[in-house]
Amino acid sequence: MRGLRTAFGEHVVHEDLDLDVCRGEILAVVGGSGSGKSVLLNTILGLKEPDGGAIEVFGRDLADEKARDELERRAGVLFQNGALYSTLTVIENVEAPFLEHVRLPPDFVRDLARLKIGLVGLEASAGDKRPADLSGGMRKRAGMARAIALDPDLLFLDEPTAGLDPVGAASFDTLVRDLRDAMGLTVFMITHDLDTIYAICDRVAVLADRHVAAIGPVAEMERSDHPWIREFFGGPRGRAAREKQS
Ligand SMILES: Nc1ncnc2c1ncn2[C@@H]1O[C@H](COP(=O)(O)OP(=O)(O)OP(=O)(O)O)[C@@H](O)[C@H]1O
Repeated sequence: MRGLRTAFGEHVVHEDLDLDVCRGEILAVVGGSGSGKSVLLNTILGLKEPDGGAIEVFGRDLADEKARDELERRAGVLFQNGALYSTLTVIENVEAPFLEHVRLPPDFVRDLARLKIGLVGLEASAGDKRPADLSGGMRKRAGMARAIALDPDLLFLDEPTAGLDPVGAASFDTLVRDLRDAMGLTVFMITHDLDTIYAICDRVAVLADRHVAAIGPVAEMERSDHPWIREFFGGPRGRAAREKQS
């Protein structure tokens, strides 16, 4: 992203925002409430038009329709609530991207969907259940199976551990890292979760003052003198997360 500007009428959310995401990394995007994390994600995904600047993905400018099509094909998204179709079973949810984007025989699609359900650590029997019949953690995994259905290069995660208990959150972190390693994913993750940041993120981008106020490994954030960054990483939760990892 270069010089990105987004606004709602007079209200400017991002101004002169530059951000690079490196291939293969897990990048955490953090920032206070209202700092524009969701608007940034929605802008990258094409759900909101930028008001200025440029976003390039896979070497193409997203202003180009072909680039948007390519992003849709090569990126998976896990929204905060999982965004699963409630009337479909889990396996039907995982099959949905195949039906939308590729033409393959139904039996083959089913086999691929089963494979993805296994990859995210769900029992095969979960495939026949509807989202409402799963626990929160299982629903996130089902959403993840759908997000990786088409073997994406880029994975967007919106608060993946929100609403999970600490054990469930830690095992979801491990899943994200294992999938990144196994599938060579690049992960763009909005999160507030300091445990996740310390456990699996390669770099952190801090949204503040309408732009990326700092970006780098978590150790660099600990040395920052930006007030919000100091409070976030230097507070009791930050210290506890750091101690857990050491
Ligand atoms: N559809 C909209 N219309 C008008 N303003 C909006 C709209 N969506 C977001 N905003 C504003 O844009 C700013 C950034 O919102 P955003 O949801 O991206 O913040 P966030 O960093 O994701 O916050 P949180 O951590 O609380 O989810 C906020 O001031 C919000 O009020």
